[in-house]
Amino acid sequence: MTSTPVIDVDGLNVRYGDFHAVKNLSFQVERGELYALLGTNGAGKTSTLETVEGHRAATSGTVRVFGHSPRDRRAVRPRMGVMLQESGFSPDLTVRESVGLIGALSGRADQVGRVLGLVGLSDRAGTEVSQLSGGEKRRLDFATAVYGTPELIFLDEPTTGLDVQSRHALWEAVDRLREDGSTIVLTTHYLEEAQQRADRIGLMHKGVFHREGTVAELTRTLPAEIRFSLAGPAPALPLHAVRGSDGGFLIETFALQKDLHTLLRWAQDGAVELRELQAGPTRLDDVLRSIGGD
Ligand SMILES: Nc1ncnc2c1ncn2[C@@H]1O[C@H](COP(=O)(O)OP(=O)(O)OP(=O)(O)O)[C@@H](O)[C@H]1O
Repeated sequence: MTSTPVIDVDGLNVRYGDFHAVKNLSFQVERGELYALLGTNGAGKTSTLETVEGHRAATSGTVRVFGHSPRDRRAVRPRMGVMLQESGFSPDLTVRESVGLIGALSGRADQVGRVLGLVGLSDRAGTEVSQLSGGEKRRLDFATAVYGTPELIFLDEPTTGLDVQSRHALWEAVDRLREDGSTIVLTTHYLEEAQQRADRIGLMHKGVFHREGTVAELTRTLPAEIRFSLAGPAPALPLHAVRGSDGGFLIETFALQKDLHTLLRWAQDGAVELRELQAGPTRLDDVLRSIGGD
């Protein structure tokens, strides 16, 4: 039995007057997935998400969330949590009052204390929103999305403005939500976060998917990299390498294991010291950079 996708977008077009921002886009997000919508600036990510969240009408095409139109607020809203880039809380309410208000509006059952604990704001419960730091406000935005553990959660640039510790705590909270079965849709400009966590990625550029698939599918289209520098004179390298301006070497390869083995054996045989040796698959940044110039 195949289950209905949580999100089903078919031939979505979004136009702003003459400008065609999203062009015939189709994708699905399955239950329990973490799907990342990434792309270049102005690619159409926000326009797509706003349409899926029900905040914007599609110019044409079909969008279904839990099998309903996202504009059908009563059917969709209680099952969906949205973390916007800016939630706009009333500055004179306390954190506890703000989360309580969110809870009442969400139509989901939860306990304010539990949510404050989840987003790391328990010790700020009595503080007015106007007194919060940027990172604390961001965690309050996160609380809006996760109150009542919705089945579907949209996280728009969730870690922007967070320090390393808070970032880590947020991803731990996301992991717990996923264990509870939530489906997550993420946008971020921190590509390594998506690379580590996304099940699938839609990589947008100029209104279309440049690529869509798992991280492995996206990165395997570009060569892996081996980087190193040499401590002193060495025999001729066994592989073609490019010399960087910093004096380091770069080998690009579609046969990482084999070429790394060749290089290490050459170094071993010639007693050559490979300094700052790094080897790994292409990063998503490289994939994005490869389309940015189109
Ligand atoms: N209300 C609007 N009126 C006219 N053009 C718009 C409007 N909103 C967005 N656009 C244009 O549509 C294109 C897609 O915008 P969108 O905000 O969806 O992209 P994005 O991928 O979210 O970009 P970014 O990563 O820079 O936030 C951009 O060229 C933008 O200038």
